[in-house]
Amino acid sequence: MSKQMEDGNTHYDFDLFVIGAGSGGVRAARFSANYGAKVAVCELPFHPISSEVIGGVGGTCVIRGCVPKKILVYGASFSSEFEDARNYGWEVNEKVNFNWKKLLQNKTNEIIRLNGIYKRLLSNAGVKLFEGEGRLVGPNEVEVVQLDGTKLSYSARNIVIATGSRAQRPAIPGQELAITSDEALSLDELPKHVVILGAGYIAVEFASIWKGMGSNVDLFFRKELPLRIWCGNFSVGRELVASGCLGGANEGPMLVPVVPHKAQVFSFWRLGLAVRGFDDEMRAVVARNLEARGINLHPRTNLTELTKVEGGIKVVTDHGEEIVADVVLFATGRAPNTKRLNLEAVGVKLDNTGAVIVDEYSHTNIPTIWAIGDVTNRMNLTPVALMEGTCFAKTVFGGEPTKPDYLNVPCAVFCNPPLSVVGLSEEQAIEQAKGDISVFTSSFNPMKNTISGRQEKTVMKLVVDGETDKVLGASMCGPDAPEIMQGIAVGLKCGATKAQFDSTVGIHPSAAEEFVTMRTVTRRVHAGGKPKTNL
Ligand SMILES: Cc1cc2nc3c(=O)[nH]c(=O)nc-3n(C[C@H](O)[C@H](O)[C@H](O)COP(=O)(O)OP(=O)(O)OC[C@H]3O[C@@H](n4cnc5c(N)ncnc54)[C@H](O)[C@@H]3O)c2cc1C
Ligand SMILES: NC(=O)c1ccc[n+]([C@@H]2O[C@H](COP(=O)([O-])OP(=O)(O)OC[C@H]3O[C@@H](n4cnc5c(N)ncnc54)[C@H](O)[C@@H]3O)[C@@H](O)[C@H]2O)c1
Repeated sequence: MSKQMEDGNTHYDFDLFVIGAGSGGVRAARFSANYGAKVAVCELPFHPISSEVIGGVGGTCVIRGCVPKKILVYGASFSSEFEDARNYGWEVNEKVNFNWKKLLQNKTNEIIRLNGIYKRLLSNAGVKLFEGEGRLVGPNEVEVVQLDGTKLSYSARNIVIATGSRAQRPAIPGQELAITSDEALSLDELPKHVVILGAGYIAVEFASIWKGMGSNVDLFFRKELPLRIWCGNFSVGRELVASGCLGGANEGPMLVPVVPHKAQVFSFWRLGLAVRGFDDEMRAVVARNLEARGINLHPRTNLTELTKVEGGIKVVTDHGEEIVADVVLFATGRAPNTKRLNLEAVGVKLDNTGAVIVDEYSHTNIPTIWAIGDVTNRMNLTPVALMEGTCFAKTVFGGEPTKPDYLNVPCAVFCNPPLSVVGLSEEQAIEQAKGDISVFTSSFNPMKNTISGRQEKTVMKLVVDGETDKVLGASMCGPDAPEIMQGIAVGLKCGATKAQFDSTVGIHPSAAEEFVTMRTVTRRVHAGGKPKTNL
């Protein structure tokens, strides 16, 4: 091993070695190199067609979930466009066919193109890319195991763990017959009948994708409504301060035990972090829309067994129901990818979910080791991993210590129609408020639906602090919700008041203008009160 970089009396091969070239890892590597650091990153060999790590093809795996998923979302959205187009005068006389293989091929080509761009960005920044599985050997040493088994060893002044997360499977008999989102992105055939277990982001998004493409979809989940209010796992300093689901969360114990301990949750709030949950009201809207679009919802139902039968996979539910499907998707959460990194040998601390515990600067308990993205199980979204990578580079190589800011991070569930939110949910606002909360809601038939005849209301909601008039949270379920919410997020980030929303001139005619024209308060809720619904 050569040691070239100088650090006191020690020389290192690199200033920074990043394990994992996903969203967070690529950002940390590239930005650190732009600050003048000598950087290397290692990534598992990747097969862009299967989206799985099978080796042989090579290349970085920087686009694992979001982009291929969104391409399928676009693909599925055309079916309702065709339906809606009829009352706009389009006469579709011939049968419209959907070619799954063509979409899959085009999606793969796009992923290959994007991977090429990311690779070029890295090499243009001077980052050395290694292909192989990385693991820690010491606080300043990384080993890369290549496809043929040969091992490379490098020293680095700093190491970033950015290995992401992997899908979890519930331990039920026949679980190996089910697929996860990894395979769902690249199935050889479009399934005729799919059973999905779970009701988080992935379950709800894939239910919409497959339904849009013409499959029969059954969605099974444990609680009353899809999606969760709030769930997370928060480390502050080096201590885990809160873990689990907050106040009446719908899903019960998941990967982490439920600890709805107010003192812990409030210490988390005091430190300025905020994780957005989904209001019960908006979850009910999503359930209603999924059902209206033809997805069979099975609330309060779990799967107990899968067996291979002629014609597919038989699933048995805890109500004794039996369904045969050709594909069963487990969308039951993801766990941090820490098992094969040899972290114990170095003493990097993990929490009870296997996530790397970090402080507000993404620093682990080992001075030379940092961790960003899903592997820390903070807020598992691509833009958050990017933010954490950027802050790491600024802190360590830019001479500007910078904490990621988790306040008002917007997010979207790309079901059809999509749900998008920013800031606090009504439930969270009530938990935090000192005084009253004013809730403004609007439920309307979007203009496009009036002609197309589609019976599907767009729902919008603003949660406002009664004392300061600050808008604390916004939600929307309806066409273009994510596109609209990004702009609303800027408003919340700037601390906009309801009066400022009201004084903003709308764009007419648009659905978005409703956010600046909701004048009549729907309800006032006292601090510690109960959220309600009028929808
Ligand atoms: C199906 C799906 C859809 C999603 N859709 C969205 C979305 O629409 N919007 C959104 O914001 N988020 C979405 N997410 C979440 C998002 O993908 C993650 O939050 C984000 O990718 C986290 O970035 P990361 O860098 O931590 O991990 P990743 O992007 O997963 O990158 C980790 C990388 O580390 C590599 N790796 C693992 N172990 C090793 C090792 N030992 N050595 C070398 N390399 C290793 C992996 O191969 C991988 O490339 C989605 C996730 C999934 C699964
Ligand atoms: N649009 C987006 O931004 C987007 C899209 C996809 C994924 N993601 C990220 O990826 C993460 C993982 O997605 P996900 O949908 O797998 O997880 P999730 O945590 O959002 O949902 C998991 C679902 O599985 C259920 N579940 C868990 N264990 C179960 C069990 N043993 N039996 C039955 N049901 C069980 C839960 O109750 C929940 O409904 C998300 O939390 C999110 O951070 C984001």
